[in-house]
Amino acid sequence: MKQRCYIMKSRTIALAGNPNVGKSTVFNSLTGLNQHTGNWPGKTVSGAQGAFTYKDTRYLLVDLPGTYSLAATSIDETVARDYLCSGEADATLIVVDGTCLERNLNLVLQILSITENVILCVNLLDEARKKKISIDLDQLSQRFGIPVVGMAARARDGLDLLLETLHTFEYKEDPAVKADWTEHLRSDETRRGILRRAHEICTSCVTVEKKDPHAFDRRLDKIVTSRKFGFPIMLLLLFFIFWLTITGANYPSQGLTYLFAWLQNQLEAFLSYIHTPAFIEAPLIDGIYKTLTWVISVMLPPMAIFFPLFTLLEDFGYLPRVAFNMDHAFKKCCAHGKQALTMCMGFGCNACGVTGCRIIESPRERLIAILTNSFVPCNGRFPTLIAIITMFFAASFSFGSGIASCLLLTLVILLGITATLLVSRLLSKTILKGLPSSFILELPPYRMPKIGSVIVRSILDRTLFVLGRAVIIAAPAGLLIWILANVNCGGASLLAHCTAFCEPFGRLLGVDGVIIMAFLLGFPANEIVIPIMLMAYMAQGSLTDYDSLSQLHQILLDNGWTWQTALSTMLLCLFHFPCGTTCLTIKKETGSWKWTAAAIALPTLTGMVLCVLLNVVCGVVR
Ligand SMILES: Nc1nc2c(ncn2[C@@H]2O[C@H](COP(=O)(O)OP(=O)(O)OP(=O)(O)O)[C@@H](O)[C@H]2O)c(=O)[nH]1
Ligand SMILES: [Mg+2]
Repeated sequence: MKQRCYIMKSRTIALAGNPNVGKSTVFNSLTGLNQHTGNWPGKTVSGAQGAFTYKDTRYLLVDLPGTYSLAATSIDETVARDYLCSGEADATLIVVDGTCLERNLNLVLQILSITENVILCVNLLDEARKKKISIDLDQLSQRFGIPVVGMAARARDGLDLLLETLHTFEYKEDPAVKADWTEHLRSDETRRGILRRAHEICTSCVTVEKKDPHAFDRRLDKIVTSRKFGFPIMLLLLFFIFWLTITGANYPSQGLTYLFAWLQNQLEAFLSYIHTPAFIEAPLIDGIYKTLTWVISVMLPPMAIFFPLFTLLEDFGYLPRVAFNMDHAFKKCCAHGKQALTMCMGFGCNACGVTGCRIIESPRERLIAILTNSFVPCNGRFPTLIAIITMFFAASFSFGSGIASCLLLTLVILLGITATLLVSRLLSKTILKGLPSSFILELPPYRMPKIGSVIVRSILDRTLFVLGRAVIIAAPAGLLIWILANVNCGGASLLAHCTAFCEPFGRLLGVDGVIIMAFLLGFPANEIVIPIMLMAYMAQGSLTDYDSLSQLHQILLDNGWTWQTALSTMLLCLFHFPCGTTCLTIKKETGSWKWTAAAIALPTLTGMVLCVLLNVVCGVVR
């Protein structure tokens, strides 16, 4: 039998360029993957790989962190530089920003001095058109002697041409470049020569019709980053996001609770219909099912609202403005201004925030940023805070309850930020002494986010990812609690023994043994803290069932919760050891168990001290 044999060619393409020019967006459009994108420089900090096939060739695409120059020094930029110099890629696809071509050409000229295998992708042409900037792509191609493709990657414009260009490109043999070669780029003469050439090329290829195409951004920045309005605008935005999250999450939360209660009845009926023995039904329903459904009904609604809002702000370009406004405060604490950016990333996920610290060049300041990242609550802790606030504070105010709870949540976040600053200062005055280094943070242009794709992306990427993680951990945790509650030893359940063991310590902090145990068991994922608490209380037999948030509130009240318990639990939620994933990331980034232990001890001690203080103050007032 005759057989046809196709041999597929394979090519490795490096995706390089300045930060925030759309490299990851091009990467996603080509590979169909979901590499994180965001409107600020430094979103990608380590190389990501993805593959796709076009015609007879399989391409391996390497999305590199953004870099301004091959002579750069920060960790993320070094990743890009080392890869480009290694000669591993068959070609480099350089993505440049069509709205500020001249500055981007600096890197293009540097890369061209080490390899001929370059394809230039002029991205963001849609924005350039809006700003009345036109670029003669043919002439640009002639001047450099390389193929040039115009693109608007977010709308996938120009993708076909890019694919065809990759296909027809003449790949030549490329030698690796010696490491000391970058010294040559650092010389003043080379730098001046490159700048001159970039300017000269742009003068002949770029036409700008508007006098100042960036006037709108500048005007908006004058307000958003001003001394007078910068902070109030930040606070108002924070407040507004919380208000939408808390008030919006209430109804779907209740709806889900009713739905799951109804489903539980159906499930129980079915299990008894098929004569399931009690020793299987009880752990299945009271252990796994209840914990899982609590996680979903308590966590899903706030996350599905908070994440898209946060991503909208990120894509609009507001996060670097926050870093700009906070720079002064961080400098005062002898920390790095970019720490404000990594702190903002921590609001999404502390593990991402810790990895994001790679954008900070100085090792001392990077370590401070890593050690203090979990002082702001991540998405796993937000729902816990929101649930406690909704149950204890929103429900108690008849008028303006939403406003009061948002104010409280804003205060909690401000407390987290203040603690970040104070602990950073403490560290830089003690074990991590040093002066703050100066830095340049590029304020990206404001970009209108694509609302539809932001919502889909943040729900799929973040909400479902976090929820999935919580659910995977919640099921075994629920089962464990059920077993602890139902296995008796010495006249009391194992759960009662555990909580009794934690009780004295809990009392010292103004909480109880169950709360302490819930935080300990929540180490793999913070999301499950509240469900574990409720599960433990119910297993102890105080209440049999619930079908609304106010009944959950009742469960807590019946177990001795007061306003003080709620406040202390919120403090502990804000300040305690980072979750398992974050701890592993800290170990990976610092390479040291000692610093990982410090990152665990710092927030935990802070939380304990604050809780003891609150306990003492409340005791005196009483
Ligand atoms: N309007 C418009 N926006 C785009 C386009 N391409 C990318 N963006 C947006 O530009 C921002 C930056 O995109 P990324 O793909 O994260 O940029 P990057 O070059 O990977 O950035 P770093 O990883 O920080 O170096 C995101 O908000 C994108 O949605 C485009 O063609 N048009
Ligand atoms: Mg990127």
